[in-house]
Parts: sequence; structure tokens; C-alpha cells
Amino acid sequence: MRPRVVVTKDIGKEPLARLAKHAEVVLLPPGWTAVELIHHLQTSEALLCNVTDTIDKALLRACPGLRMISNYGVGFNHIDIACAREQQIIVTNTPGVLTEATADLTWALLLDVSRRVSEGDRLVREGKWAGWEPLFMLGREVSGKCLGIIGMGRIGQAVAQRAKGFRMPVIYHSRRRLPEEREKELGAQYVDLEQCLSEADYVSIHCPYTPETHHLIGAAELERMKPTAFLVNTARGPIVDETALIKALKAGRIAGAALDVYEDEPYVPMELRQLEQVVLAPHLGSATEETRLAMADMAVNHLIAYFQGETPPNVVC
Ligand SMILES: O=CC(=O)O
Repeated sequence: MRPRVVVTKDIGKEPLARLAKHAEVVLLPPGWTAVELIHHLQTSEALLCNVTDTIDKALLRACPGLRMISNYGVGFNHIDIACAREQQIIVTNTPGVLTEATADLTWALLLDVSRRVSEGDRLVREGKWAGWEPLFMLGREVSGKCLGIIGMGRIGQAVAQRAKGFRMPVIYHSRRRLPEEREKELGAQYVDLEQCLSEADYVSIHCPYTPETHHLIGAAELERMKPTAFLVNTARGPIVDETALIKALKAGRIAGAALDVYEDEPYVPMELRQLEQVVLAPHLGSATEETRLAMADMAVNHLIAYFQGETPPNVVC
């Protein structure tokens, strides 16, 4: 009998056609419910899921035949890894292929919020632009300012690399310090979290979301930032305490924020949406044609390797 694989969202014709050569592909229709997912998984060996799917203990316990989860994406905080390990389910992710796209988007957001691009765009579209003025819509300089990076993995490093073009000194805080040589290459200086927050003009978050990083940036951390500084988050929403962020922005404790991720996606609090000094992107970090195709190919390749009896690469548990 051919193995079955449940795919929670369409990831493109070609990758799915390739997968279909190795297994029966059950592509769920948009709007499926958890009950439907469990129903299909109970007769399937494998799952191809993404950041929007909650693969928790209750689901895994209900699907004892599930052997492999291929995650389309690098972050896997939406999967109960401890439970998957217990049930000896192989879980893979797609690191590397989305590094550059996510670093690019980080810079797009950083530049947007500092130079008020989206805010200006809104103004022009609304017909409110009355012409060039010496003191009109002044933003903040980016070149030469200090960039603080929290989480210096692949994406953090790719963001740091781009800072060279802007002649920005880079400070960073991370679970693991980089080798000295790599620090030199990137021109990045390791500091503690407090220093990173208090010295940076732009604080950009690139750590994974774990129980340890839940609300890593809360009221006290925002208080440490300069009132002229900006917060950029392209990692995971719950790393930042959204309520504390809204308060800090309203009180002018920081200059602005550029966000690609939110605590309870796709919900974005109205209070945040009403603030002009905030740029809001709809989780676009890896959203380029090239990167999404590479992610799909990688996620499919992991499943094919598994179906062929090999150990797939990029196993997270
Ligand atoms: O957010 C997307 C990912 O983790 O790949």
C-alpha cells in the first residue's frame, strides 16, 4: 500500500506532483478544522505542515500512526517536539533557504519605519500631500547608527552582514556567542541583553521562539531602549509582549516598531493598527517566489527521503 501524506496548505503544483510519485497526497481544502486534520492523519504516515498549524500533544496523541512531520519553514515552535520525540516521530524543518529573504525583509521594514515610507504612502494615497517642505515627514537616519541584534543565528548574521553597507556598528546578544573570527567578519560585538537594548538605535529580533524567549521583550526591556530607537521583529510574535509594546509606543518610550509577526496571528490589535509610527507586514519574511519554491522543494525532499527509507536531513527531533 502506498503511504499517505497529509498536506495542510497548497505549496505549489510541481513540488506536490513530485511528492505524489512517492505517496498518496491528501491536500486539505482551505478552512479545514482540527477534527478533519486528525481524521486524515489517523490513516496517514506523514504530514507536511507550516507555521500556521498547531501540532500539539492532543493531536499527536490522537495519531499514533504518524511517523514523519516535514515542516515547511524554519521555526518549529508550533510543533510539540517533546511529544513528537516520545512518539518517535521524525520532525524536519527548512533552514538556510529562507535566511536571505528574511534578512532582506528585516531591512525593508527597518528602512520603512525609520524613513516613514508606509506612512508617507498612506498620506499620498489619501490625497493629503501638499508638497515638499523642509520640515515635512522627517524620519531618522539609518546609516552610521547602531544596530542591535537579538539572536545571532543564520538570519541574525545575514542581517548583520547587510549592516556593513550602511556603515552601522553592530552589537548583538545571543544564546551562543559567535567565534571571534566570525565576529570580526561581521564587525559585530557581543554584549549582554541590557546593553544591546540600551545602546542600539535599531533593535532587531532573530531568536527562535521557545519558553525561554516568551516575552523576552516586555515593559522593562522596552524601557531600556532609547526613546529614539526602533524595534523590528521578523522572528516570532510572542517574543515581544504586544500589550507592553503598544503601551511603550503610545507613551513615546520608543520611536517606532516594524513588525512582521504577531502574538496571535492573523489577529493584529486595533491599537497597533492605529499607530502611525508602526509598520505592519503580514508575516512575509520568507515570502519570495524563489524562497517559497526552495522551501517547498526542501520539505518535499525530506518526505521523499523518508519514504525511501533514508534519514532525511535537517532533522530537529
Ligand atoms: O516563519 C516562517 C518560518 O519559520 O519559516
